[in-house]
Amino acid sequence: MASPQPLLRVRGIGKRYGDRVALQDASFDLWPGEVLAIVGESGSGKSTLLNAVAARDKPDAGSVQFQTRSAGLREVFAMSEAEQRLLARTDWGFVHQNAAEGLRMDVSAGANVGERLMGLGERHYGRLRATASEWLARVEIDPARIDDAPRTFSGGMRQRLQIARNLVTRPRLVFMDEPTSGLDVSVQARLLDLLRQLTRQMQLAAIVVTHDLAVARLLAHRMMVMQRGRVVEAGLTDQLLDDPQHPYTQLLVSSVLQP
Ligand SMILES: Nc1ncnc2c1ncn2[C@@H]1O[C@H](COP(=O)(O)OP(=O)(O)OP(=O)(O)O)[C@@H](O)[C@H]1O
Repeated sequence: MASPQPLLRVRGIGKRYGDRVALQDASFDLWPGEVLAIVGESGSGKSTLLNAVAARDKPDAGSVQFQTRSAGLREVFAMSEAEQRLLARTDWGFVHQNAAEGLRMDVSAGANVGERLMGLGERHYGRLRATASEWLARVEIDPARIDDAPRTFSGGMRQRLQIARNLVTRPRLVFMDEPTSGLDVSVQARLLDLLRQLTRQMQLAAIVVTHDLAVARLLAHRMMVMQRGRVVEAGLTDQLLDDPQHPYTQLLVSSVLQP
């Protein structure tokens, strides 16, 4: 049966930095298991929107409501800091473009994965290690590397470890900021495949910021296009890319198609 209420309900959020309007009047719903891509050129407000919705940077206006497991739709900014932190560590995940921001680079890969489970109260060493090992395999890292620090990993491995660290608590919503940028093309393709597989298997809802329409095409059910802080077009990914309506989206799509 379709869920009667969205997982996330965003209404009219906006953000200024001094005189600069970084984000204006953004609204959308995200449904359980749905992947939404936010696309647009550099400076269009994608990260501002993601950080506002993920409660990392409070917007100046608007509302963000999340469907909590225990108390239904709740205004995220009305929660206490402790409640927001718990949400961020359990039911939400955040995958940074730069894996070093989302990992502890000097502790072992196993500890990086186990940490969120410990935050939920798991203390049994054997179970923590077994789960970490399972997750390493799941993100295609050799479990024999469990005691190695991510500092010794390649860029692609670090990003896969960051994903394992986020998903081990089985969150329902993951925010991703340019998760594949800055990696070699072949590494990107493998990572995208993995993300697509995991989001589907785990029925994970995700908001993915990307400047790359191919990433949106591969991962996202729906897309929002941003220009100068505003959402100029939104819709189903295939429809939007095959038949863009807004001149700016038409420009984005045609610039990718040009040789
Ligand atoms: N901390 C800040 N202080 C001042 N201005 C900011 C700050 N963060 C963002 N901005 C401005 O807000 C606007 C939106 O920036 P934002 O980073 O959200 O865009 P973006 O689409 O994510 O770009 P990019 O792809 O380059 O990260 C830009 O004009 C940017 O210069």
